[in-house]
Amino acid sequence: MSASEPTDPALEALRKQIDAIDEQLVGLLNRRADVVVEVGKLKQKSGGPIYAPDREKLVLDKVRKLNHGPLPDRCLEAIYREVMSGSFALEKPLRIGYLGPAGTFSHAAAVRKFGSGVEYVPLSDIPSVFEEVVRGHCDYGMVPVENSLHGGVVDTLDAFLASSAKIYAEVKVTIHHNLLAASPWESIKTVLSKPEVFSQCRNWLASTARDRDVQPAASTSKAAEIAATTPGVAAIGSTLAGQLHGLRVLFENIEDDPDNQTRFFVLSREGARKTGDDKTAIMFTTAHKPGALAEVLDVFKERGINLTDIEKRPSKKVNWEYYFFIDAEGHADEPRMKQAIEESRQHCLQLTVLGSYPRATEVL
Ligand SMILES: O=C(O)C(=O)C[C@]1(C(=O)O)C=C[C@H](O)C=C1
Repeated sequence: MSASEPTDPALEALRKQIDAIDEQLVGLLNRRADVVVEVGKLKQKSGGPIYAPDREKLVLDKVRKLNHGPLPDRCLEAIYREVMSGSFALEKPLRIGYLGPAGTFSHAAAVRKFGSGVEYVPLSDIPSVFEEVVRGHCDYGMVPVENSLHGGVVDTLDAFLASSAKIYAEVKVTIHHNLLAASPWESIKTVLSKPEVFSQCRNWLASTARDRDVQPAASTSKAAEIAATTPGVAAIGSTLAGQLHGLRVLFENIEDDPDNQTRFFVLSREGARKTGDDKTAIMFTTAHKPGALAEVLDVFKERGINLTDIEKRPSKKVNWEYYFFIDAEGHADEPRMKQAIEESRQHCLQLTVLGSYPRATEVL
């Protein structure tokens, strides 16, 4: 329809209604923002945390309860995430460190969690994310902890051994891989990505990219950067990496398992408050005697505390000595969990509570 053509009067009338509602929405959002500014002033005085995962969870739960459609919960949640991102910008600009370079899945997870009202800081490796949070150069950090197909991320588990950073929130993200390129598929001779990504896209590579040269890159972002500047090269990576490097998505969602998820931790210098639906991460080494691990696990079993994850890593100090990581349902401030932690200490050489955090209820 050209600009000069008359619009359908029915459409015109509906758009007038939308304009009137938008006027109210903008007014209401700014009334909310005025209150947030006051919250920010209180927090500046009290030194309270700007990002409050307990309150975020309550706000999102409330929004879901209030929603009777037709908007899907998922859309309203995304809108509210961005509203709360605006709150950060009004209360205090936040710096979020993540495992870079720009366009990694850690970056994408951070953007989905914290929205467009904060500053993102790419860091060269996982220990640097811990370090920058502890030093206060970043307010929060985003690190991958576990993939549904590949298990624990060892660099993150190992970083806890040497850091005082606390787990503050968890984020679950569906990992979609895409073939990104600056030129058409017919001209592509080489496909670049991280080796782990190739193993997550085996079927697509075998069927569609059979005659292409598959080469490893340091990261999906690096692959996208090279694809943007080298004719005949495509990259497998996130849509965010494609956007950042001006690439087109030639093939979408090429992963073997469409439900491939990665769990990330938000790191902080302090602990998160109780919401009633929390998890607690604990790291420990047991005494070198038979049944020591079973004794710790029994402490949780006897109290009816469910464990959602267990991982082990070599202590790197003594051969065959391990650090165990468990995620237990509940908050470390709850009496049942407090008792379980204290009793577990008796069976451990060392035990550290890495943090209690609200359970992630949505996959972003
Ligand atoms: O209630 C707070 O503590 C706020 O900072 C406000 C607010 C919001 O916009 O609702 C902003 C950010 C959050 O982390 C949680 C809530």
